[in-house]
Amino acid sequence: MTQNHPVEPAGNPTLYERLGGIFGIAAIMDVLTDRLFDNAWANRNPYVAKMHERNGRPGFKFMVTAWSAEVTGGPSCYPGRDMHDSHKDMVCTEHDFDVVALEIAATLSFCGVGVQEQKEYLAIIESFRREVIDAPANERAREAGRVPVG
Ligand code: HEM
Repeated sequence: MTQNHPVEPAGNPTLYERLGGIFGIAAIMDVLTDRLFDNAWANRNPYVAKMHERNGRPGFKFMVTAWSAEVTGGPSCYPGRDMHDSHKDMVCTEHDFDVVALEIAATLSFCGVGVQEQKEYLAIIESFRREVIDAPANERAREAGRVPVG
């Protein structure tokens, strides 16, 4: 799943290693999951709120930890669906994506992740924007007034 996304130059420590491996990444995802599940704007999307309620925090923490390990150059351990399939029923708007990206940025800073590592991780997140957002759904949501003005 990482083939079309940034890879580390040979010989340098991977982003996975620089984030503290599985324990470092799990600690970040622990904080991030709680922030996302409690984020009022994220939960204003009814599909998101429903998934949160149905699947719960522990499983989501595991999934985002494994996904992050894999895309940052760690072990191939992510058992979930790709980013298009796992979000296609979420009717995810550009604004939904921005809300999540902002929480990720704030969490990396809150957890004391290095500035270079923050940039690299956020670039990976940004590279998935088109897979996560459903363009027609985004348009419908805009028409229905479910997207903030500005
Ligand atoms: C690049 C950005 C994102 C990444 C890396 C990401 C990552 C993931 C992963 C790994 C899963 C688990 C997939 C599976 O179960 O097969 C997931 C599910 C989910 N994502 Fe995302 N996601 C992103 C953006 C978003 C956005 C913008 C939203 C909407 C606000 C969102 C809402 C959700 C929800 C609600 C679930 C299901 C959670 C649950 O099972 O309770 N995600 N995401």
